[in-house]
Amino acid sequence: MIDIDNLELSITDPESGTVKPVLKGISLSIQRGEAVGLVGESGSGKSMTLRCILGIEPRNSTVSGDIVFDGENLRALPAERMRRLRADKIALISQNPHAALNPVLPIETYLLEGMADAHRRNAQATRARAADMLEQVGIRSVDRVLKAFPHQLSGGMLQRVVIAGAISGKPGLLLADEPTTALDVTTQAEVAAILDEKRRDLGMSMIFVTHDLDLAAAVSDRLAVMRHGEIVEIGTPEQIRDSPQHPYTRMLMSIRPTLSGTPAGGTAYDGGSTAVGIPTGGGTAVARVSAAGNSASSVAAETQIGSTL
Ligand SMILES: Nc1ncnc2c1ncn2[C@@H]1O[C@H](COP(=O)(O)OP(=O)(O)OP(=O)(O)O)[C@@H](O)[C@H]1O
Repeated sequence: MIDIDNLELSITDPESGTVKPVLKGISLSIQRGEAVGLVGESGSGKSMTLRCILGIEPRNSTVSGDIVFDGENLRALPAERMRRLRADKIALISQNPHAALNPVLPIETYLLEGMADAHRRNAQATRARAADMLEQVGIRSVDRVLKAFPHQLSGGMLQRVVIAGAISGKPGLLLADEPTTALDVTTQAEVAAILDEKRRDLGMSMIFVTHDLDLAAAVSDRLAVMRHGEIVEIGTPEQIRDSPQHPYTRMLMSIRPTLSGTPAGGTAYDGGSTAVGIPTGGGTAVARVSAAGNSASSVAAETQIGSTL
């Protein structure tokens, strides 16, 4: 589905001329329908990796390496073809849903515009589809949300809207850049669960960028640990939990917070003690999150609508 091969990126400071290496030989292959969590500290290059996939690196950067998506080398595509891929095949969900939404346009317009671009459906069919997509992300008061302006909805509700828009065209690849970071903890779990569920339903691949190892583990088939522009370790959540190979991964595991607020320590990987945890063996955390999301998401969504509209 997507093969990233030896991706390097450096940024030149326009004033000093100093060249800063940001990505140092990133290689990562993601299968169709597979989710990979990209985890690591701030500044390790997670977002920049996504920007390279989207072809929106900073202007003063130099990039090398290949990114092959569905047989096309994205690094060699004309701008217009990249624009079409971004509209149809590769969707981005970022930390701040406001960035995706026009503050002076109602949600309905946002969803209709995106879908018209993706499918060229007729207006009535597209509107029905927009309503259906909102229902699928746990929104019940669809008519009210469609008419609402972004400032009238909570962050969690807006992120659901953005997810609905992102998946409406059934893109092959979802890029989720800290999609829950700006949300409160309960909403984080619900939004992550919705994303996970929809991705599986639609068979999409996903790269899920986060600082949160537990969250990444809950929604990913594999985790790629990044540090200083490199992937230092790749493995399943179980491999990362049970036998982290790289010292940095071991450190990340040891400082995971537990429910009590203290670090988990080197061995106390109690996935069951957190809202979203690394699978502990029998049942997976994803199942727990999905269950929580399904039961709570609609209720929470209604509460959010009730308090904001
Ligand atoms: N426009 C830019 N110009 C110069 N340097 C940049 C620019 N954008 C990012 N960087 C640098 O590139 C490096 C990687 O940044 P990136 O945003 O990919 O990190 P990240 O792992 O996503 O971190 P975070 O979790 O904080 O978002 C950082 O050192 C950052 O300062």
